[in-house]
Amino acid sequence: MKSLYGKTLLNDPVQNKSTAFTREEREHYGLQGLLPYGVTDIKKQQQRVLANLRNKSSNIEKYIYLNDLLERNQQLFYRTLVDHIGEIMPLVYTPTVGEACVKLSHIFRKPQGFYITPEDRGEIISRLKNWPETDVQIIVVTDGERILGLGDLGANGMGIPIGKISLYVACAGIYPDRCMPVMLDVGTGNQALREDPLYLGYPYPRLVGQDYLSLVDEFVEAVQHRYPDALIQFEDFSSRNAFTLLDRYAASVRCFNDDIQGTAAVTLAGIYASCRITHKSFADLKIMLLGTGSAATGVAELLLPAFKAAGLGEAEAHSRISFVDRRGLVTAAHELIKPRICPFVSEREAMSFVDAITAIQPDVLIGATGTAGAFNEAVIREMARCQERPVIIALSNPTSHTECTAEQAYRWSEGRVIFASGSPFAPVTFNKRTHYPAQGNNVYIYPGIGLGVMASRARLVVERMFLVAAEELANRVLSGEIERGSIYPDIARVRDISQGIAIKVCQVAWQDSLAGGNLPEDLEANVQALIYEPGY
Ligand SMILES: NC(=O)C1=CN([C@@H]2O[C@H](COP(=O)(O)OP(=O)(O)OC[C@H]3O[C@@H](n4cnc5c(N)ncnc54)[C@H](OP(=O)(O)O)[C@@H]3O)[C@@H](O)[C@H]2O)C=CC1
Ligand SMILES: CC(=O)C(=O)O
Ligand SMILES: [Mg+2]
Repeated sequence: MKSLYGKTLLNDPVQNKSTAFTREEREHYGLQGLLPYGVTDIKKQQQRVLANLRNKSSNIEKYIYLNDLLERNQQLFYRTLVDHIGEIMPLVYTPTVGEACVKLSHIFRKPQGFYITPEDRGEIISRLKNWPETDVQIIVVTDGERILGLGDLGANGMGIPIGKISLYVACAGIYPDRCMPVMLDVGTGNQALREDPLYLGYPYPRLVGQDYLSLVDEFVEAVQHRYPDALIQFEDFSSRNAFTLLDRYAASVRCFNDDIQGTAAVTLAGIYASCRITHKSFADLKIMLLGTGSAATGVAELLLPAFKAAGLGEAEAHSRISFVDRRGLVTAAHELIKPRICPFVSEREAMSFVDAITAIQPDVLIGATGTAGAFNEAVIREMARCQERPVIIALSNPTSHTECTAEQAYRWSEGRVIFASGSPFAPVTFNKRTHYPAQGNNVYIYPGIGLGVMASRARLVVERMFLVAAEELANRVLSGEIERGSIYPDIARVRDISQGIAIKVCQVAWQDSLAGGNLPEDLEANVQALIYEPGY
């Protein structure tokens, strides 16, 4: 690391320790006079951060404060995030990051991440050289078209890769300088944004078709040239582009789509864990999905190999999965069924969502719609009539777009539901009993996948990595958590869990001949050696 002195050192977020510089360091680095007398350690600095944070009157103020801290003192930011992940994750990630994205051009302070626009066409390789880091291993890229359940937020969607990267660091221990958030700012279909005088993105309609694909191709090629070890994580693309890009690159480029594959794995893990509460066999389950977009389709496509591994044949596995869209149960009577949904079309007659629950009696109901209220009282009551312990996973983010609230799910099921949601809900007391909703979010999966790919230098990211990640996550739910009805582990243990997932990913990479060389026998030590522990 470059030796910095005086004000330059204090202004460098990576090396700055602020009041934690010792007397000797203050003398050595020319800091005397530039800091108050008191020398405090990182624990005391954290106390100050937490007190200031808790004093802020709104979540968006807290987001801005934390972002400023990241830009001022990276070690302190990450130490505080790691030590208080349960409290701080909702402020740097869903739900607050949703509000931050909506307002990003208005609350903009300091540029973060890397922006590419159509004006960079033909020059992306040379533009990437402007990024100061030479050993980037993880790239999270979005084009801002489907930001959580909030729709097209254009370049304001940069908040998502930034949030995802901070959780790569906190939840898997990847070194911050190895991570890069990227915005492919190809315009926006959001006219209100384009007309907002403070909007900072490329203020034109979105690139589409070949113009769009060729720009993404150029980006992917440029990454492989400049950062040959990097894993590309596609995030919050519209469903159409998400699948097109995954189909285009997955067989030849080290990449995955978090909304399709990461979400599928976290959902499968929750379903596995729910069997420990209901005492049902996974192979016997019937699963219903509301929504036919990236997340729901990804879940169905990962359930298939999971069912097959549990002993079901192809046709039987398909028959356990049903889709519901705005028109009701997806049957052959529907017009314009998306190609990936076709294999799951029900042979039953057309019927409404609630009637489909009555007819099929699903054990598990999953929502991936981005639509608040999609699980209404009739839906939840019917699930609770059909099942003693219905499992309901309302994946949609942020909280304002979740299919139902935790309180609604417990109330309408008379406290019998096993509930998880994409954004966190506080415990709910109903009929004098406290229920503990879990958070079903791909944050339990993608950091471990990225760490495992890094540790194994896997050439490709394959389906089996998500299957083993789901199994590992499900196995990490403690019996005490199962007893209180939680299907995901306490987020405080996510760092350890990500390392467990990474080891399993290394094993798959090795078994499938994808590893970039020989892997040491001690995979745990191999993964451990990569871990960043924030501090001075
Ligand atoms: N918890 C987690 O880890 C994750 C959560 N998510 C969340 O899941 C949600 C969906 O994401 P994604 O699949 O990528 O988005 P998509 O836009 O790809 O899909 C949304 C789907 O929901 C359908 N839909 C919307 N409203 C309704 C409704 N009232 N009834 C039936 N179907 C409806 C849409 O149908 P139509 O085409 O007709 O509009 C579309 O098929 C988002 O809110 C996102 O934040 C996503 C990834 C991870
Ligand atoms: C969590 C996530 O990736 C999403 O809501 O899109
Ligand atoms: Mg996402």
